[in-house]
Amino acid sequence: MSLPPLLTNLQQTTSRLQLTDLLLDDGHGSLPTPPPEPLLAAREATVLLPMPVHPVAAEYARSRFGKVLVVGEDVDLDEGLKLADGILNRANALPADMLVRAQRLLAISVVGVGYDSIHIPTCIDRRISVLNCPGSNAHAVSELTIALTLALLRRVPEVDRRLRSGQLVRSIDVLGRSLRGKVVGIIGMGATARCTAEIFLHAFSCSIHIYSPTSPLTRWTTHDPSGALAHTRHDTLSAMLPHVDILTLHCPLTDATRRLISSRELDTMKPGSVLVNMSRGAVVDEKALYDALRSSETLMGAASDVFAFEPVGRDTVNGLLDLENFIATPHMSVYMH
Ligand SMILES: O=CC(=O)O
Repeated sequence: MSLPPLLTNLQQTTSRLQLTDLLLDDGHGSLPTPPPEPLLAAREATVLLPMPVHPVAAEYARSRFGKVLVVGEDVDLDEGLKLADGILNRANALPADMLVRAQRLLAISVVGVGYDSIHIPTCIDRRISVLNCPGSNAHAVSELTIALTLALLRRVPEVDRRLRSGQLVRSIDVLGRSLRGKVVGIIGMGATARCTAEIFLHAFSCSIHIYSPTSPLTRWTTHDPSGALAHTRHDTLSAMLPHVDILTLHCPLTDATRRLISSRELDTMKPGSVLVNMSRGAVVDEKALYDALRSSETLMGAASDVFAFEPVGRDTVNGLLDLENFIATPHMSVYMH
């Protein structure tokens, strides 16, 4: 029986938790060569899930590990950290003080891609393996990117809100912009960036421009099995930004990308352009974004699935939720049926 799409990254994650090889070298140095044998067989491992997951996903994890403990259902966090041999983590914060309490911990496997919420230097000191699943949610994230781009360009949430509040809205008052043939700037060169680029290129005849401060690739290979993907790669963000109608963010959060988009960058964007952030909230200066959206001199609108403080709420987003030309979603891009 094939697993529902919701579970594919969990499946990938659980099978990787049996491995001890370390995939992570984040500039902090890498772990010593791992031993050839798994440190612990999955069937003997106690695995902690820091937050409740879909019941089918929990069941799947239970079929793979000796014991699965869900925080809030089976244990509290303190107890769970003491017992865990492994953690299946989504984006939960695992700071140093939490990791040192997890004395048995051998591996953290990220159910997804980004591992910025985990304190990597402590993992290196404590020889805890950290693994992620690159590409596991590329389709899910790229589909929401397209949905948010179209919603911004055609002003869908704004019009819907006006109608619900009883206003008479004439189509001539809410003219949107077409996506077809536009210039798309993508920050990032990973699987999600590529998948998103393919849809913009093949479905909407957009031209694709790329900038990545973190990727070792110089350009996407034309030998990729999914076919050639015509694109222009820029060496600097400032060379790309003035050309783009749509800017989408798919890079990891690192020292090189924190606040990559701030007022200086936003000021150089084209009038009428839109920004979609699917990477991490801290890649964009939210206050600068608020100012740019209020002035409307450059950006027509922006959407974000990720925020500097999550879970997202009215008090945590520097006023963004008060703006008509801003769309928020609650870090939901990675899951769909
Ligand atoms: O945000 C989701 C992920 O990094 O997988």
